[in-house]
Amino acid sequence: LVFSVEHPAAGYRKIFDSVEELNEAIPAEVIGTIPSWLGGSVLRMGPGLFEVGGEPLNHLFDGQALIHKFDLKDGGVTYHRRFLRSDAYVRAMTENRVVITEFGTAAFPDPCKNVFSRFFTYFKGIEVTDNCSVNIYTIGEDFYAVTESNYITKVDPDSLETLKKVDLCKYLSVNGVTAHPHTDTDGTVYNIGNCFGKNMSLAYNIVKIPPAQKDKSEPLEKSKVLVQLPSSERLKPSYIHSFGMTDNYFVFVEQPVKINLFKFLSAWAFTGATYMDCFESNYSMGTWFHLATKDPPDYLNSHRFRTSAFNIFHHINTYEDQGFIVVDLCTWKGHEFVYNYLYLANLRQEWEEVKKAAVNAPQPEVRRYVLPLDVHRVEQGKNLVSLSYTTATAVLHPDGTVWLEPEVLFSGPRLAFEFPQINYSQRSGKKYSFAYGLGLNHFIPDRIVKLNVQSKETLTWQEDECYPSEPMFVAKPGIVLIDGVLLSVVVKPGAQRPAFLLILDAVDLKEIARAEVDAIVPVTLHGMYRHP
Ligand SMILES: CCC[C@@H](CCO)COc1cccc([C@H](O)CCN)c1
Ligand SMILES: [Fe+2]
Repeated sequence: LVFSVEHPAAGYRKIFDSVEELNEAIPAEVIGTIPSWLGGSVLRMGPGLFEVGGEPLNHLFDGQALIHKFDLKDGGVTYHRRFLRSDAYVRAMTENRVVITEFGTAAFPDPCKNVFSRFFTYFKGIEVTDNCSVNIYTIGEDFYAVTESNYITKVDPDSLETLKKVDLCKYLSVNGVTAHPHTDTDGTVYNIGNCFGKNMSLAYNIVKIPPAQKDKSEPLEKSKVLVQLPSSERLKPSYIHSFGMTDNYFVFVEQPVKINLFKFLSAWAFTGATYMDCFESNYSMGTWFHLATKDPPDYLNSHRFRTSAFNIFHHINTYEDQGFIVVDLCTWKGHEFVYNYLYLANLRQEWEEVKKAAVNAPQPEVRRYVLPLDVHRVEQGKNLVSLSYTTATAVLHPDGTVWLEPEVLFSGPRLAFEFPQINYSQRSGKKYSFAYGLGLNHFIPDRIVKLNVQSKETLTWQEDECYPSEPMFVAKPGIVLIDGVLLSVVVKPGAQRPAFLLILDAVDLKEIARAEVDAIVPVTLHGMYRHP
């Protein structure tokens, strides 16, 4: 039984309000005791400015990037935040208008330009956004704030200063990469991105960036495309948000939400076009799973896995077991783009309206898919999955495709288990038991959930009028790799100190401590924990 709370006061609207940056870190009031082994920094990215020049930014992913940092030291906590000095932000502040087109907001025409120069500006091609508001991760020893375009922004993880705008096109043939890379224990970074580029080889490129170099040279200089996966529809590649990686394989789930390249590559020829205008649903393909080997990097083009249509943003974890690949996903059933429901005007509505809008949206479901590695010398029409612990199936069809049916790990009416996290350093790519997620209630974040992916048991942390962020798992150091803690930035609008860093015991989701700050913290999307 899954119950959900009501939010009649619509306190969640506060996490979509603009805030000011801080000039220096502010102290937090600690309630409870911060574990002595927990020292380091929580770094998170999110939108922090939701209007420019009196004009609103329309979409959740348009807000100007704000970097947040909670420093934990000797049982005390401080909070700091600075706006990223992206070109998008700096030029918006300078010209007091939206200069760079964002995900769902078109640049405001330059009033100083006449109709001809404006017209030719459009033919100069869009200036891709560098509003890196989505995640922050390391490449070598450097920290980068990222979105999903070809621009990533190097930042100073202590001062939160913006250091350098980096164009990945200088190093890799990609139009962008996801904000969800995989990182090997040796620091090698793997990612995947659309490639509309050269000779119209419209595909998806899996890229590899080596770890920090002994000679201190730039790791990006040694990055390369490992393997190219074909697009199911030549001129319409799918939107990619994340991918799976095991010890020996990459898994790419190709969703029926497509980028219309005719629009995207020419889109800016008509005024007011945004990235959101370039998406369209494919109503016939369903969802395809692609497999590639890691070493040697090779696309397995005879492994043609198919299933019904769903949106996929976040892979939870992927692992190999007895000749099968187990793929755990946060899915949204159907082919309508879920991002259509993430416009700020939607998210800021009164609670009854928020609930009404979510009724027609794709429905969330945590699902386990199992891919058989041997699809050749097998019998047609028979379930190929022989793992004892899952009801997921895979059946070879006469046309050579393998039809997949999932095992549902969690499902609740308009109750998503999203922004999934695991004990990444110990369990990524390996058989595991626990996933931690942010509970979305009609798209509003209102609880933290621990899901046992073997038993399907859940534990929940929830508090009245509280709106948490993605929970971040931090392993407790020690011989016995027992669990650790979950960290989440929680907004409690009515409270005297309206935001706090929540520290939960990852075993039983009991509160260990909270560090309250006298500031509202706008919604954050993803982040990382930086060990001292
Ligand atoms: C037409 C879509 C293009 C792709 C990049 C091409 O590989 C997505 O581009 C953006 C642009 C702006 C903000 C974002 C956000 O990252 C989304 C939500 N995470 C994505
Ligand atoms: Fe994400």
